[in-house]
Amino acid sequence: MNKTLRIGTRGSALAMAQTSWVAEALEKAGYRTELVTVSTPGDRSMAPIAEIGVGVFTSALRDALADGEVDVAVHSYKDLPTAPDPRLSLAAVPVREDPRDALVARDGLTLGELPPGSVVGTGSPRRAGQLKALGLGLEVRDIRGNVDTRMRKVTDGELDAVVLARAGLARVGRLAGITETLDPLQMLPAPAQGALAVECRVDDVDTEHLLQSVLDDQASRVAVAAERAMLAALEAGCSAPVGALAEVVEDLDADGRVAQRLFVRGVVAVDDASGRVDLLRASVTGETTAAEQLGRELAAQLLDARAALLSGPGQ
Ligand SMILES: NCc1[nH]cc(CCC(=O)O)c1CC(=O)O
Repeated sequence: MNKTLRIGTRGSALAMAQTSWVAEALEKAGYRTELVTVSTPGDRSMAPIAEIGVGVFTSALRDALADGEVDVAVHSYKDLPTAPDPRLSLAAVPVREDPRDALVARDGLTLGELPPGSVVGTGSPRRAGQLKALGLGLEVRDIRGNVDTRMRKVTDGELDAVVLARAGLARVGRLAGITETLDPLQMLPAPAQGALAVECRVDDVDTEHLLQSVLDDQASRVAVAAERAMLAALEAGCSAPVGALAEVVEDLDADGRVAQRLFVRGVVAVDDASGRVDLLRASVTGETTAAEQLGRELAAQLLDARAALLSGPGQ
């Protein structure tokens, strides 16, 4: 194929970095590429995500792809709604960046070193819920904005710390600002955090095949499939208080032999009326070929746990 691939992207620094990375991989494999910037309502509004809705970052880009304005779209996977878009094919999930969250705090502090009453910025109910549940007496403040805007609130002294995706910081060259990479035991990342979704039109099989052969990473695809299936079964979107992490691990199979298996953990934060947060946790391990089923099993466990919590004896 010798035509130039037009790759659609949002215009933010993070989106440009992600899309350039995809374009470079395609160029290295011998394809010509061109970046096309698509402005989305999510870029133009500073309102909370919970108000402007899921899909704000991705639907304009998807429309440009479906309408033939571009041939490829690159998204942060975690920003995609869980419902599939029948016009499009998820041609590739490239090798995932480190999915963990990161703390950027004043004076090089870690989470445990922040004194009670410290103000931590995040716009994510998932991060807010897990931060409150740590019981460190942290005050969580709702913020939005790009990576640099958020980090500046710490340098300027407006906030004591912010929590951001480590992957986003890595992609825009800001890893040096991190004061602690958060252990998933304390802070489970968003489903699909650190992964990209590379889409083409569903009927464009040539592009689909080339994207898949150059960019797709099977382990990343499988892990993300489990996490997103959990999210979908919980009927929760990207701003839900839901964390998940799937990892390929060595485990024993049914015959007691060492085999590669998929270990999936999930968390749901449940606010009670008094402002306290309960965290519901569950995990499953199973075949890497049954990723989506594992995600749904995990969701079922979490839904049972939530039902038990909500119907349990009141205090
Ligand atoms: N919701 C915004 C968003 N979408 C993707 C990333 C980071 C990159 C990634 O997770 O792949 C971010 C910023 C953040 O969560 O700090």
